[in-house]
Amino acid sequence: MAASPDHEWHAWLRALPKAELHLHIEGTLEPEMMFELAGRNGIVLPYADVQAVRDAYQFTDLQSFLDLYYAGAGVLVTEQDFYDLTMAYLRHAQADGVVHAELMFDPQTHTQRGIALETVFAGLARALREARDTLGISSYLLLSFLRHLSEDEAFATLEAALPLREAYADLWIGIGLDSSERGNPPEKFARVYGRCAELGFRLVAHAGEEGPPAYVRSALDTLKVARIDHGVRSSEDPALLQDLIRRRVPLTVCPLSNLKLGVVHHLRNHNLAKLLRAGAVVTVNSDDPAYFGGYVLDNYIASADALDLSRDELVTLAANSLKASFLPPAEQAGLLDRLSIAAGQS
Ligand code: HPA
Ligand SMILES: [Zn+2]
Repeated sequence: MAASPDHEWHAWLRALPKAELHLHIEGTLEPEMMFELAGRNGIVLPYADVQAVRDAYQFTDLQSFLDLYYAGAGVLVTEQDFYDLTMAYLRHAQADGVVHAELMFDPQTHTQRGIALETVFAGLARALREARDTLGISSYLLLSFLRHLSEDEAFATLEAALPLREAYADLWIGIGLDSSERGNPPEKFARVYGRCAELGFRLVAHAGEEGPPAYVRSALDTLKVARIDHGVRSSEDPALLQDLIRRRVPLTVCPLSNLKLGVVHHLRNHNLAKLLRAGAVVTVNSDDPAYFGGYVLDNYIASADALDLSRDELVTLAANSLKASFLPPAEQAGLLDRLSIAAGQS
């Protein structure tokens, strides 16, 4: 989109009902909240102030980000901390026109520090349920395994979480796979994903962010995921890309994340528009907005500016996000109706 001086199209874009499908709740921890939670939990941060934290966010690749991201999550201790974190994200998301969010969380990041799984679930769920009533945002949780740890540890996490499934059945509907991609291919988690499929969970996995297209193939065919998180390197394998298009497998693309982590060096070079125009089910998401400098609307706007996306393409991206969600078809249909009305209003 050409930038108009009054940014009238930003308001239009904001008003489009959209879903956010690739969001790590630990990645929404803003430096201000990091200090607030550190203060209330008696934790001393290795930074003088908020600006020093922001200054540290100079990432060269995925791992350089993950090191800070896991350290930052160390301030999350109580149920109230997880509630506050989640509520702050949901307020931001609502302001961006998000009507449904599917949040990933990393239990192992917390249980390894001695935080009870119940504390994590309880804080997240209280905010998500409250937001359903007060903000009109529906949501689901995707419990994500850390791929730099072993499959046995993923199994142990699953077993520890299963007793909580009934209490959180309205929210915890799926499983994800994140953390250091290179050297940790999807097939490392084949058995635990098989078990999760038997248990009826919806499945997603990060693949093709830094890892090769073969990892996307493995996530699809071995893990049998319904969506690929990132997946931008799929375009390096034309047969794979054709398969993704033919099977209508959504890609949850995160443009500002890709820029910050050096997956692309300029948004002008991002393949989001090419993937979309080739017929892939592309969605736009923020990944870890506190670390990557933008929430979901920022990602839409930056992509539209850099890639000259048309209004129709922006509506397609929003529609894709609703269709790629795990919402029941009737709810998707209702939201798609709302989208077509909003799209027609300028
Ligand atoms: O973009 C990501 N990739 C892998 N793991 C992650 N954990 C948080 N964000 C990411
Ligand atoms: Zn991610």
